[in-house]
Amino acid sequence: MKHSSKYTRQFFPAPEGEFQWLRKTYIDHPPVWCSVDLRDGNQALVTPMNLKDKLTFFQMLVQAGFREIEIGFPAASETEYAFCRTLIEEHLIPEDVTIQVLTQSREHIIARTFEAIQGAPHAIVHLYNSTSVAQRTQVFHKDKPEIIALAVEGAMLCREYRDKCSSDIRLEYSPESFTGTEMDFALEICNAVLDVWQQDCNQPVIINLPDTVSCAMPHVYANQVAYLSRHLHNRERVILSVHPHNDRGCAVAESELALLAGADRVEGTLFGNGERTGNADIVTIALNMYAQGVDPGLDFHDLPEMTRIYEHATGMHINERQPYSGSLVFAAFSGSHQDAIAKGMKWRESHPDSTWNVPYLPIDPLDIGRTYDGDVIRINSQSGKGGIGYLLEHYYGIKLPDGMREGFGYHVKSISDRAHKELLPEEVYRIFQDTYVNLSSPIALPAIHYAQKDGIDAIVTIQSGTGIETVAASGNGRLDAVSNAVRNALNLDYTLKSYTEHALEVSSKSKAVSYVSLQDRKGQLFWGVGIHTDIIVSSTNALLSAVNRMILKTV
Ligand SMILES: CC(=O)SCCNC(=O)CCNC(=O)[C@H](O)C(C)(C)COP(=O)(O)OP(=O)(O)OC[C@H]1O[C@@H](n2cnc3c(N)ncnc32)[C@H](O)[C@@H]1OP(=O)(O)O
Ligand SMILES: CC(C)C(=O)C(=O)O
Repeated sequence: MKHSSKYTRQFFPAPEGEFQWLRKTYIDHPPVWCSVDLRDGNQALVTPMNLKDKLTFFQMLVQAGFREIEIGFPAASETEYAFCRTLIEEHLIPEDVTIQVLTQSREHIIARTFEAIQGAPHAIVHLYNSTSVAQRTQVFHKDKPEIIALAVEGAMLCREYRDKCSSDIRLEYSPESFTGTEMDFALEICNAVLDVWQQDCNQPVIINLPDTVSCAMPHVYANQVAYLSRHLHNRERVILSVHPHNDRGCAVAESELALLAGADRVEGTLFGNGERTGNADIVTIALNMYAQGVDPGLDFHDLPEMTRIYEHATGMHINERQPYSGSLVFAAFSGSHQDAIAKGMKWRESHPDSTWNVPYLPIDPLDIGRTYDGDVIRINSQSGKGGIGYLLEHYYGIKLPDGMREGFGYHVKSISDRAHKELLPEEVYRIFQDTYVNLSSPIALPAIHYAQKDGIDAIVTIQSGTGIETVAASGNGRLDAVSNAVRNALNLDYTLKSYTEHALEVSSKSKAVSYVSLQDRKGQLFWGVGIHTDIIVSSTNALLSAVNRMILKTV
């Protein structure tokens, strides 16, 4: 790629740059949302949706709370037309939902569009024509007055057809490729259309400002919106809508800044599907608001199900990193993130009334149908003791003593590193079992008998590679007595450093889990774990595991 004079900045900043709106730091109320999934999203698919998929998608949008839905371009194809007719004839449009249809400024297309919406309780007819310098000169070969005439002719036709309709029809105009248009001209053409539509009708008109192909930074777009907002005729009777595309990866930012700058309405799609790099992702914009305590008026409580329907209907794949909806967006593989999340979750348990502020999780995954199981803490070679300990506790009720966590953490990491793969919770548990639990090799204790005198006497049968022997020893408790017997018989040099235990609920059977650490002469610690329904057996199993690990010199 060679830098050259082939490219330059081709946008038209608003002539006035007041930027008052930039003082605002958040959006305090939701806009009118309009989903254009079934039109802009659909027209960008390799295979546009069929009737059945469109119907399922429409119902999903209604359930999510969309009250304005651009259902297609009815003049484009039989499927588009049939979809519109099916919705109307089968009474599938709820009373409070308005369908929207797109048309070019060409009479036969406008006529077919109005024919398609006959009988709809409410509809928005959306007229567009291109206004940019590039389109005027290269595509339409028309000068500015001719482009205005095209818009006005279309506007007049739409008005005539609307007046003949018994349904409740509102009108929308888009100066397509708005951001490639000189701002004074964009304003002039919008006002020309408004003059036609506002003449003898008090109904609000939608002026939609598409960033058809994004070509500048988001604040430039927002200020263009602010400029038009200040100068449109009868602004109080205009619903100012935005429709950013994502060519520069800024469609969400453009929508948000445009809302600060005075826009009332956002056209976008679920997950940002749409032409080329897509439209503005409404899920992200809405959940960004939600995360700041503002009700977006849309409900994404089962986002995984929505992603499933979306992927099936569109044949598209939602990127793992897609905000809120991607499969990995709540996942923490790295140790310090996991540690902070695990501690944050614990903190939250003891502060249930606090607002959500868990490190690394912008919203509670549960709110949108995600789970803590599998979605949040995941284990690979980047993980740490905090996350690995959290996972064992969360899934298996194993509360590793602090001193044991680090060693086990490094052990799990290294296995993942060598295998070069993620480890699932059951794999981590298996490693835990294989490494620490009820180890009976090279030494086993097939029988232990106790007798109580001043302290405790233990008679221990010890099985090793060299045979079986029975030894007796006393101690100040059962574990101590068994430990003394084993240490003397095997001529080991260690001190019993720690012993802890807790109950372990495994299905309906309660078991005890015991953790023992032994310290050898050099100060090295060896951990062992015992799990058994009998707490004494659990503790001696833990001791035996630690002894075996010491003999094998595994930490
Ligand atoms: C930015 C956007 O997303 S805009 C929406 C784009 N969506 C779509 O195009 C999907 C649906 N479109 C279609 O199915 C077809 O294009 C149809 C049915 C609308 C029209 O089909 P056709 O007439 O066969 O073809 P086509 O779209 O190529 O027509 C191009 C002609 O329309 C003109 N035209 C394009 N847009 C408009 C418009 N908004 N208003 C008036 N004329 C227009 C072009 O200048 C060109 O004119 P020419 O014949 O004098 O050269
Ligand atoms: C028709 C308009 C609104 C459009 O889709 C665009 O410009 O992206």
